[in-house]
Amino acid sequence: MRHFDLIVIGTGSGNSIVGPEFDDWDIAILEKGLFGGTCLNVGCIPTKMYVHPADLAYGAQLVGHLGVDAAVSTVHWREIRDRIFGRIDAIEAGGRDYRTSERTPNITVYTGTARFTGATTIDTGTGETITGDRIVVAAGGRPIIPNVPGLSDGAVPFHTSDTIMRINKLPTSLIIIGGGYIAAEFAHVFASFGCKITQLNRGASLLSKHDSDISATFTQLSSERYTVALNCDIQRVARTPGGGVIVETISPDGPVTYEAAMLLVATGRQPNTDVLDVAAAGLATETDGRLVVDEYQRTNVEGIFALGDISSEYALKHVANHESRVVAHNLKHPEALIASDHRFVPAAVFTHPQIAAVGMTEQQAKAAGVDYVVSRQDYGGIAAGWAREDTTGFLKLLADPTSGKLLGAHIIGPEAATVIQPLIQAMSFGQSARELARGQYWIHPALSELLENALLNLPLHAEQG
Ligand SMILES: Cc1cc2nc3c(=O)[nH]c(=O)nc-3n(C[C@H](O)[C@H](O)[C@H](O)COP(=O)(O)OP(=O)(O)OC[C@H]3O[C@@H](n4cnc5c(N)ncnc54)[C@H](O)[C@@H]3O)c2cc1C
Ligand SMILES: NC(=O)c1ccc[n+]([C@@H]2O[C@H](COP(=O)([O-])OP(=O)(O)OC[C@H]3O[C@@H](n4cnc5c(N)ncnc54)[C@H](O)[C@@H]3O)[C@@H](O)[C@H]2O)c1
Repeated sequence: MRHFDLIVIGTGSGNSIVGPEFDDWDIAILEKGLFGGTCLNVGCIPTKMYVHPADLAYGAQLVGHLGVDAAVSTVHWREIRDRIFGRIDAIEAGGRDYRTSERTPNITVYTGTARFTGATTIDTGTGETITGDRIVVAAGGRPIIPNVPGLSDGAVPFHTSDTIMRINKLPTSLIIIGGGYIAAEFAHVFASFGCKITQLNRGASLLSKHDSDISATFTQLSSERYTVALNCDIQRVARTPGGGVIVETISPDGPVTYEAAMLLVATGRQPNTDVLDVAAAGLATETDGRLVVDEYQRTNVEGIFALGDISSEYALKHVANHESRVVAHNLKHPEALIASDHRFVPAAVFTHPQIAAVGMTEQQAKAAGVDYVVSRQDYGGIAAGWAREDTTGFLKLLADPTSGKLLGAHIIGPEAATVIQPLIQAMSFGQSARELARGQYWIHPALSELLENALLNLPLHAEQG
């Protein structure tokens, strides 16, 4: 049985652990699918490469009120798809080639579905079992398929985020089940490209984990743009004779059936711990199946670390990358461990309007009994918002009224994911609202004035005001 200094399972953020400082370690990298993992191949990057042309196409439909008549005549789906995956597939192949080539002679790649057979032994899925002094579990997650007749039994063809970006032809209509990030982003892409969208969500609002004001605004705007069914219980999915799909639901008003040419299931993701048989290694899991880790990314089993979606409560690439840097350091410096920093984890939803958030929502602040004040600045109240005639976007800030430190920031509107960054920085470095607002210039008349105004409008206690 071959023995390694280090085994890494998964080539998403796990792959970036192995830099030149590990050149003198004998390392096995185990990957069952595409090199580079979810973000590169089926996640962040291709979705955002679709979102950009979608933003342009939808934007063209929205400029009439600015005095410009514009129209999108044709969306060349195949050309967009092939441009996106022409780039991504080459990066995937390059990454695999690098790890299997003579340029990384200390690395052995096993292409198979790995599973633990003991605390230090792994069946690589290639017919070979290996052992390691240290193991990093970075095997991510996969889409959850609800236990609904027609879906879970495989009777009806449907897509998940893993497959829908590679389809050959833009469907005329699409039912999306789910109300989270993936549903929001694909609804925007396909609606912008002219596809009739029906979104079916179990809960009472879309993006319900966001601040309730953001979630309510987004739910309202989406409902004006395409069909959104809320409090919707999916009963059964079936094929239509024409090759489409019907979804039978129970709504608060009774049974409703929806029909479309294609179906996308976007009802959350689950960690891959079951496939890996982590119990065989004695690894502890949370109730949702994620691996339990401490602040140093160590599992309960000596020598086994975990990172990213398989262990993190934040299924976000910037978190997985941060944790992989922590694991890389801790593997090399067991005498001087560093901890992951999860204090202020931001996230953005690249939909329309764009949404970005960091820190506490108002509902979380209330539940935690935290003393807070709120300020809200509409895009429509700053010059850059006048230029856009924006009527729906806003920033909502939560701050500690005594210290002036920011507790949370929530934006819905143009370029939210970029506009929010100074607030993330202020929270991370402990700057107060006052310091941030008045310790620097704000370019006039840029979208960042949204922040300046909201910061100055916080009803802080006198000494902070
Ligand atoms: C559609 C979509 C859009 C997203 N957009 C964003 C975004 O805009 N911004 C953002 O921050 N995050 C986004 N995310 C989330 C982000 O992609 C993930 O948080 C991130 O990729 C997780 O990285 P990871 O290294 O933990 O896991 P992954 O990248 O999933 O890597 C895990 C790897 O392990 C392999 N593997 C699994 N099981 C085994 C096994 N048994 N044996 C061998 N190999 C195995 C898998 O094949 C995979 O390659 C998106 C996710 C999706 C699905
Ligand atoms: N821009 C980004 O950063 C980005 C983009 C995409 C995905 N992601 C990550 O991937 C994760 C997974 O995304 P997701 O959208 O699949 O999950 P999610 O947890 O964000 O949302 C799942 C949604 O599906 C709904 N749902 C669950 N079961 C249902 C059912 N049976 N019928 C109807 N609705 C049902 C839930 O109410 C919820 O609205 C996200 O939490 C996020 O961390 C991030």
